[in-house]
Amino acid sequence: MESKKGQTTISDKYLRDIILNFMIAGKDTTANTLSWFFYMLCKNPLVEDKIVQEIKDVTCSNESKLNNIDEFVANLTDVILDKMHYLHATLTETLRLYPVLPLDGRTADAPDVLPDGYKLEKGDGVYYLAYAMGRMSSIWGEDAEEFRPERWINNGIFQPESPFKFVAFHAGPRMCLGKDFAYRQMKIVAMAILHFFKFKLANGIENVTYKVMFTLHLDKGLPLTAIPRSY
Ligand code: HEM
Repeated sequence: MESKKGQTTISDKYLRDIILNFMIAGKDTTANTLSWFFYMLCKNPLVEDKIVQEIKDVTCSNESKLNNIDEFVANLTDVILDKMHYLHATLTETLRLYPVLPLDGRTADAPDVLPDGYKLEKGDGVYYLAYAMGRMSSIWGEDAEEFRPERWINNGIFQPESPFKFVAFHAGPRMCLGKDFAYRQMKIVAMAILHFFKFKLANGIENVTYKVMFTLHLDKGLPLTAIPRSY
């Protein structure tokens, strides 16, 4: 298959690389973030209650829809997703504490000087630790280590931060291209699952931790017990 856009021919290899890029960039990132999100909800049941209430308020769901997950998901329009401010804040708070790319960086293309005067030679690597930055009180205040989605909400509306402060999606011209898509995907999955089930950590599990990899995986996964909701 060869596609044409204007005068440019896009080769099969180019198309393949773009699709692969989206699959690699888009799968583990959202899947791991959702795992940390459900872990945080198990640890913070009041946050879960607030999201479940927001889902009911925003979707105006009634009992007749409760047994039909397909119908529920089919009704999740962009307008509805955009109204889920508290869920958006909770996903963002999850990424602040558990950024799926915990370490990222760049290589200097040419000699340069950083804003603090530090000199770089061509080929020098510059790295930042999103995991550490998300937990620094000098950036987020004294409660930096607390999971508190409310820090992102003002008058019920989600308030974004500068991408140079909230660095989970990187910042600048090469920041994540799939950010909006990722939120949309994670919100749909979270809403569909939370509307029908509540979760608790499986028996014998109290805490989970991460495995040091390129992405922030949960070590040994997240054993959960799912309980159907009854309204
Ligand atoms: C929670 C979800 C996600 C997070 C936290 C995330 C984070 C990031 C980060 C930190 C980068 C910069 C990597 C680097 O160049 O050093 C990046 C790049 C990128 N992301 Fe995401 N990502 C997520 C989901 C997605 C999804 C769902 C897609 C696509 C479907 C996607 C597509 C991309 C692409 C294409 C780039 C490369 C952009 C460029 O180099 O110009 N991401 N992402």
